[in-house]
Amino acid sequence: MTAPLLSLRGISKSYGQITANQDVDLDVAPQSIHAILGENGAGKSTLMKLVYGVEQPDGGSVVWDGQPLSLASPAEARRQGIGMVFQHFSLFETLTVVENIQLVVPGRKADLTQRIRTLGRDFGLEVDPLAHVHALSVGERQRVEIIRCLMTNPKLLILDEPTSVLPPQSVDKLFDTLRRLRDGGVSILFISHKLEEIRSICDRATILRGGRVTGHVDPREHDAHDLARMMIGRDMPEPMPALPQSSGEKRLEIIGLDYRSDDPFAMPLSDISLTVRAGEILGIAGISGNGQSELAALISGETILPRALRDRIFMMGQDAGTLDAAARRQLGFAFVPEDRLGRGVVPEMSLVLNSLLTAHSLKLLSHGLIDKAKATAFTNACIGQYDVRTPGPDAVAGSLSGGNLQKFIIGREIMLSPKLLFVAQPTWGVDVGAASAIRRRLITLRNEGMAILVISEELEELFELCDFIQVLHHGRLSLPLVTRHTRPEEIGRYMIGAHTPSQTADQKALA
Ligand SMILES: Nc1ncnc2c1ncn2[C@@H]1O[C@H](COP(=O)(O)OP(=O)(O)OP(=O)(O)O)[C@@H](O)[C@H]1O
Repeated sequence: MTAPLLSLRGISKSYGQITANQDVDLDVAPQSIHAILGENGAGKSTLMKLVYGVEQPDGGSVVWDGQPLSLASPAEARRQGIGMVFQHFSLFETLTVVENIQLVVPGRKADLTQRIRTLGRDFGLEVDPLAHVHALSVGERQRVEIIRCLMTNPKLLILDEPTSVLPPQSVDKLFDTLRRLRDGGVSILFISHKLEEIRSICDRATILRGGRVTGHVDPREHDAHDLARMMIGRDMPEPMPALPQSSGEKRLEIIGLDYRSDDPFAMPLSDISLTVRAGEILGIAGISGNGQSELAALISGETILPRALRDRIFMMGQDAGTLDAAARRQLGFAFVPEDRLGRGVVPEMSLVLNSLLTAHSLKLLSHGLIDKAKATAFTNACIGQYDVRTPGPDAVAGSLSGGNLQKFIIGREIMLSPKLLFVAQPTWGVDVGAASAIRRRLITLRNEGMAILVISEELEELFELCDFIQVLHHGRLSLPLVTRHTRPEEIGRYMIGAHTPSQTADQKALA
């Protein structure tokens, strides 16, 4: 066997009482695509941060290209030939592609422009070096991030859940790029929760559970069920069947809404109409950046419509567009935002206090004071029912892994028993076991009569969950499509704007 490019031996890292990585061994071969698999909180991100010099291990050793290595910072990692693309991009929207790259890579603008074009051609990463970042799609922004990494000539590229932001068409293109990079001599460490993707692109996989390595396998020799079992230590539950429902009352109705915010980079919304009834799940598909966050803000009450735009948004039969978020919640509305740390919780506060943010209406306050016992009981129930892995209700929200925080927020909102639940990206960053539990829960609630609106970029998820799907593209919403009569490719065409509105059949009326 050829000598590994990167070798970790006995790596450990703790945060206070929490052991994020324990005694981890990992060998990454030259020219390989190596997956890191594991449940939420298994320690994947921590391990990558150690390899990229963001954090330092408490114990263990690292050998890089045959030499012992200890990294004090990401800048040092980059100098050694280790690059990382994070899930959340770090580009300046008002600058051009080449200006963004110039912030990190030294060189004259004309030379860098030429290099960007050459790299683009060689690796299938085409992007206009002179375009402004705000005008680029998410896929193009990701290409800019990858190009920026490649310009430092890395031997190892770390990608943290790179496909979670991409539409299906762009995933294939990214994989093509990754294969070319591997064939060109770069090794890739690839974090993903999508087992089929891992099987299609990775040569090796290391599985973590509870901070420890539970196996090194060739993912092509195992099916997705096998991999899931290794990750979560048990079999995956079957999907929940959606029972046929007679159409219930309208809980959310948006009628012909046009809206343009003051923000010059926001997507203007045109002629948005949708209806969500009791006992129904409506999904909104689309590539992010097509108006999802603007629409979500209008529904949640973060953006309040001016009085001139009355009678456009109705909740539980009442004109709600001019109401603030708290007044909408009083009507029986609950909301799980996409931005977990920014809007879902206050990261510095404990889970108990974060429960109070939205669940105070469940009599968790008495005479203006927090009823600590009740608030703690509520938080404990949420932790137990939604399998939130945390030392306890007093842990600060920011210390939870991404997926565990998502489980906590979804649990908190569902426990309010709303009449209308709006969830943006329900299983973003959530591992397969927990994602299937969340989906089963949403379908049970629908069967019990809740009206649910879901925004998701994951087509598979929308197909599993939704009765109807509408596609948001460039601020316009397609008419509703009946999920069981629709093929994913059809939705994919709407997502990239290849369907004109006149081709849209109002299937919901026919259903
Ligand atoms: N800065 C921190 N302070 C305290 N605990 C932390 C910190 N960072 C991570 N942890 C804990 O370490 C454990 C591993 O977290 P990590 O983010 O590495 O998991 P992960 O496998 O990447 O999870 P996910 O798939 O949910 O992103 C978790 O229990 C998490 O709560």
